Amino acid sequence: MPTYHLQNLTVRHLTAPSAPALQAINLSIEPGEQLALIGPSGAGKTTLLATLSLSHRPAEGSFTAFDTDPWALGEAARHRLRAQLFLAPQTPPLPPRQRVVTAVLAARLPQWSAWRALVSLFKPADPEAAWQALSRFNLGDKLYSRVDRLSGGERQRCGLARLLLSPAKALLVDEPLSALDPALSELTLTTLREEAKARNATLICSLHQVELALSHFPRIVALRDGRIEFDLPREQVTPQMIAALYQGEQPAAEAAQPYDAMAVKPGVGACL
Ligand SMILES: Nc1ncnc2c1ncn2[C@@H]1O[C@H](COP(=O)(O)OP(=O)(O)OP(=O)(O)O)[C@@H](O)[C@H]1O
Repeated sequence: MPTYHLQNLTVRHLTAPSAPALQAINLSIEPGEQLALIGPSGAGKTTLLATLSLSHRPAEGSFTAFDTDPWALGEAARHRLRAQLFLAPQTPPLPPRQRVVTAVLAARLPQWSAWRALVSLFKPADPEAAWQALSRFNLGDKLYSRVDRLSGGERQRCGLARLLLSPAKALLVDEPLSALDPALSELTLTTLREEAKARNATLICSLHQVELALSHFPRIVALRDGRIEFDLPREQVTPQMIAALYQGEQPAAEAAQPYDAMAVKPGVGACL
């Protein structure tokens, strides 16, 4: 049973219905797969992640998550299905006045009774679990800080710590490195991959850093103008493909050989 199966999918934003944000998308993703979404700004990466997290209803085509058409379900059943998916947006919507511990533990809200959730607002239910999740992103010392005292990168990692506490089987991560330095970028991708592997969850991560995408992810899905430009194992991705993908956006890549992913030196912020 694939985690996702998309056939000929079109997605439109309500505010721009005449220009589809995604068109003719065909994608099948198996449990435990780890893939990177790449492509220039406006290519449709965020829209695809939002569609996979059931935030956007496709306009055309077929879409299943865990072998189920979510949009054929009632609201309550779709909500239960959503609990198996976790979207970490680029800017996590964390309440500014909340303590980090409370914000991180909010990932467990769907599993808790209303009473337990309410009590946890005043006395965090499991601070040890929150601390462990934060520590994996080098953020254990911020457990009791207020969210609005965190830097952009700390806030981003706080959002990812939530992901570690959610029970989701599909981890959807939108540009997790935009506010991180090179060492933290490596740590973040390694942690996400280890977590996905440990729970056999599917990991789908959009990245602007092509080199990091190639060095960390076995499958690369490239989007441009709302369409899939290529969907390949990283060993088959060539610099020419990357240059064509970013044509008009980025300087062309020089080398002519396919990437040897293991030889690629990670470089943050360095889109090819
Ligand atoms: N809320 C919205 N309303 C209307 N159009 C939107 C909306 N959000 C995105 N779009 C459009 O949909 C297309 C895809 O945008 P999307 O944000 O998915 O791209 P992206 O690849 O994630 O870009 P970036 O790398 O800059 O984050 C773009 O043409 C964008 O202008």
